[in-house]
Amino acid sequence: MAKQENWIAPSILSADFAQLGKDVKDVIAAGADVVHFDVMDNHYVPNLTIGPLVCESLKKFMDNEGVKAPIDVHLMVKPVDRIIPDFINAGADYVTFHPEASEHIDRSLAMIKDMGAKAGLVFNPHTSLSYLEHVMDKIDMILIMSVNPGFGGQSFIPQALEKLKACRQLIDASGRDIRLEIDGGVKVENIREVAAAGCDTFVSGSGIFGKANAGDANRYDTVIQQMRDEIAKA
Ligand SMILES: O=C(CO)[C@@H](O)[C@H](O)COP(=O)(O)O
Ligand SMILES: [Fe+2]
Repeated sequence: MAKQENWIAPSILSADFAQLGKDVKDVIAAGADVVHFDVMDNHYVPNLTIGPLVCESLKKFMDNEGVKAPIDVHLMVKPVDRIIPDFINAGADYVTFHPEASEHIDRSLAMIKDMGAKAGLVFNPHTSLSYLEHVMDKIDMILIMSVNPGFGGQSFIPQALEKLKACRQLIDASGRDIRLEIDGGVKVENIREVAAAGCDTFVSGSGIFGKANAGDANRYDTVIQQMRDEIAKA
């Protein structure tokens, strides 16, 4: 299966939560493709962020303002099953979770798919790709963490590149449309090598929101174009 269209996915963890709707509207208007929505529970990861109520509000705001972009919910939550339906009812288009956070991975994937959303697994730097072995036919996305989950603004862990290459091979061999996403420390400076390793969905929080002043849509425009130029060189 050929690599899918490249998607830039700003992580709203680095947005200004006091003006989340505006930041999302600006960053999508500036050329981003998907909203990466990080959910942390102060249990699976040592940080606490936002839940389904915020997802629902954001989705309503986006619909009212004509902002068309999928919401990609990255669940860093354990246990995961209880909260999955709430996010899909709140408008999530993609739901990804960490296999260590589910007692029954196949069941969690089925819950997501049965409710009509796209499903994916997330791999921490230490997590083996062997979790993919019996579920390749059930997933729509693989998310490779290039930092340990829990915080924005961390440095990219280069070993993630080897994992991306291995996943690209698995996806190509499967013949299925599976997105390959990277998350953590992605910036203009390193996005080219990430693309060369086979990635097609690029999460960036501090690399986009941190670089631009919140509310200055032109700066989002600049950094997203620079990222696309680098990806094109891969
Ligand atoms: O899931 C996470 C962190 O756990 C990410 O989505 C980060 O929010 C990405 O932020 P940057 O590393 O790009 O600043
Ligand atoms: Fe994330």
